[in-house]
Amino acid sequence: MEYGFFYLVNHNIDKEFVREVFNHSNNFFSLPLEHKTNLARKAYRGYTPLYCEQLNPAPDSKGDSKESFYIGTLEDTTSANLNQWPSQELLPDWKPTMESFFWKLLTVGKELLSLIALSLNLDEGFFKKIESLNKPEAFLRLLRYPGELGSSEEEYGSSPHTDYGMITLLLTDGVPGLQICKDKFKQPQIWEDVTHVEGAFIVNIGDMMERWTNCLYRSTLHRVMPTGKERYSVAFFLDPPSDCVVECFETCCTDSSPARFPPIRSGDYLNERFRVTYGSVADLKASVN
Ligand SMILES: O=C(O)CCC(=O)C(=O)O
Ligand SMILES: [Fe+2]
Repeated sequence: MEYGFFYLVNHNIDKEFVREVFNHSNNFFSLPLEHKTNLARKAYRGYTPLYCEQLNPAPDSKGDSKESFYIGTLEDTTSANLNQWPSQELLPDWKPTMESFFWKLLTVGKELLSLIALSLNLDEGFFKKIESLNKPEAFLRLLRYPGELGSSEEEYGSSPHTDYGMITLLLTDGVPGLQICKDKFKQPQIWEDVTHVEGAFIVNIGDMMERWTNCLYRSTLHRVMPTGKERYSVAFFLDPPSDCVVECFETCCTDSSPARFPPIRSGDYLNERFRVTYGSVADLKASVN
């Protein structure tokens, strides 16, 4: 309620397996650029090169100093087929490892949502009942922040943003850089480091959960600052399916604290956020050569 960020331990995902995922991520980003751009982002899946995304679009500023690889949900075949994968010859075992990681994260995410429902005095199957877990928009994203510092002081690894969906599960390699701002409306903004806890997921609340809970649970502004050290992270975004209508829970509204948000179709909200994030930097700079 205070931070919108917390640690998750005892999640049952094996340390060795996580190490393997990070090694695979490293192998992918170490490929020559042309191999990576062969998988350039389409339908929000695939590779996004350095500076081609900006989470907090500001006019005339360079994009974020990171490269990433997005894997969309595997739960339904039509969506799963939109994914792009490096070939087995290029990166043996890469695809099955990421797929297996996706399923593990989805299980953890769903379990965590039942705990969140209980914490709100709702029954544990609540998020399933409101159709938010019926083929959710789940995305696994590999991230690499380069170690070299850019020329501009304004440069961010990830510019300040909130996540869009229900919850995000994040693992990092322990290199610092992630910061949160507890009160997004206060000026000047105060940024606090998020400490690495070995083996724990960093979980954060997204905008949809903030809307459902009428701001009881907060979607907190966060960013990644460059530190001069290369940094890897993996984020799993669990978002409602696009036709799910997100509306403040009655149990989170009172006469003195009425609903602050009108109902919204999740897909409309997510599309707009994606459009702004990618639209501000010329889209296929991704076709860099
Ligand atoms: O890399 C990180 O630690 C955070 C990434 C992040 O906030 C995001 O991709 O939404
Ligand atoms: Fe984020």
